[in-house]
Amino acid sequence: MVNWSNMDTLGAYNALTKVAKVDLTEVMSGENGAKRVKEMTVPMGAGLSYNYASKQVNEEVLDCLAKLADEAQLVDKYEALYNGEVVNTGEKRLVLHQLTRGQLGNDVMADGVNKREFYANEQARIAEFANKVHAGEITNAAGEKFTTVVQIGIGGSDLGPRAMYLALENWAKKNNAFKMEAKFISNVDPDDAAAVLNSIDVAHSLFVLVSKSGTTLETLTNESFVKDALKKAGLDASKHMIAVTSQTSPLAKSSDYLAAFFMDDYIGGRFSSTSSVGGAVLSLAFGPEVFADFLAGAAEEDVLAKNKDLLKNPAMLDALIGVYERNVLGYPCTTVLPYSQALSRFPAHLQQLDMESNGKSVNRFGEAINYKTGPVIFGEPGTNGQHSFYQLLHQGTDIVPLQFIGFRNNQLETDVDIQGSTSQQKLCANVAAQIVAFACGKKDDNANKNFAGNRPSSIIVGDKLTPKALGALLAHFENKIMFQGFVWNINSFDQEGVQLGKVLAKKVLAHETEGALKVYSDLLNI
Ligand SMILES: O=P(O)(O)OC[C@H]1O[C@](O)(CO)[C@@H](O)[C@@H]1O
Repeated sequence: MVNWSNMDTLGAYNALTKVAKVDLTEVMSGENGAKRVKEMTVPMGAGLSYNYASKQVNEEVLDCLAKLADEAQLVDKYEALYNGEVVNTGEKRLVLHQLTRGQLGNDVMADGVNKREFYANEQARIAEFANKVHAGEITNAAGEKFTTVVQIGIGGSDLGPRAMYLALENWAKKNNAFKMEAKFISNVDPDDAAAVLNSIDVAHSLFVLVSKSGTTLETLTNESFVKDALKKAGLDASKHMIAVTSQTSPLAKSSDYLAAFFMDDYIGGRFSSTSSVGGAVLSLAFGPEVFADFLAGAAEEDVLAKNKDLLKNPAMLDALIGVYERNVLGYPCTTVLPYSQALSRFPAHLQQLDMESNGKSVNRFGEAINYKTGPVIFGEPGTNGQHSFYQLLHQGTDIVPLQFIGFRNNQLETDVDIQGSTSQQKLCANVAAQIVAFACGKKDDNANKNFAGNRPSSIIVGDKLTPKALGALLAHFENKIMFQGFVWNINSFDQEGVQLGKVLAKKVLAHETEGALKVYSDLLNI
């Protein structure tokens, strides 16, 4: 049995608060710095590695973190989760997204079925459907092949799948795996749907309506928007649309769709990229084999997360260093900086994944807690970010821990040598330079040009962003966020904080407003 206790009741946490702070300007300079970079690295799944040399940790801090991992029973809690304990206490649900990519423990039975079998079966159904679309066995009414897939969804039904699609688009083109172009409609802003519809040939487009609940206002509105466009083009919408939803949603039994694929209430929207939610669009765009490789990478990372040895469990290590930074060092944000254009929407996905999961002020039993929880997450690909917000990161008054991601090789393998180095080398040179600049700083008599340093970072490094590497990268962050929620004793798997705004928006649309809400409504001409 695991013991769910608040972090501030744990002896190891209290010991951690008393450890002397590590000065990166000292430990990262000279030979010692070189030794740290060589040694402070942990293998991840799919050939990636997590290097934490430039974090403010030493043996003493790591020792406290290992004790905290044990005392907070982090791996035992993970085990309870994947074996089917009701870890989502707020909604009284199991949390099973890891089972979409592998069997980690016991068979989990729920709703009268074996859940791993259910997820694998949906994946197989999607694979069969995608293969038929690619082979021209499922076509539009004129018997012509579909060339474009358009996902309609928002939040977890958009951000993860969109980020994953963009991450693999160029890789697929280079590796003969590109089957269909994918587009995404998410915002209820009519210009979003209109712009996508204007950019495609609707007669050859297959729309994937994705909503776990089947009730999300934006998604249902965009579905109507698309159906209207199909009708105006003289097309039968039901021959151009498939649904991905839960079996209990209003969409599940509708005859409006060519086919329906399922996930369930045990997979949070933001954790659904490896379920049918990501499976449909990614299998249609790149083929089921690519999606299977992506799942295999995630599964490798899930297995690593079972390791009780902190230095062999990269997600748990990353999580605990993050807790140390948030609760002991007092840093309010974390920035995600992929030096890979393919990961352009990955930070946006992590914003939801992390902040919707760990932006909580009560523990898993609904009691107020006395410590900080999830940090603010933001990010942009490098080197673009360097020319945008890095000024604040280098010299601002807040210290913002940085999560770099870098690959030795680019995806398309097209590159040029200019002034003695390729573009890829320039990209990678910038990551290395930034890590050291942030950690070590540079003294200057002119205060305006002085860099205090001591800005901690870690880097996830790989050879190339492949489907497998992407799966491992995604699962690393999912598992990190899960472990942090365990340490903070919060429920990372509900999102009550998104409800109030939705309720008030409905009142505005029904003209049931008063006071400030009424005046804002008038201001916006509703
Ligand atoms: O897939 P659905 O049910 O349409 O939900 C979309 C998104 O809305 C949210 O519930 C937040 O409003 C997210 O958690 C979810 O990813």
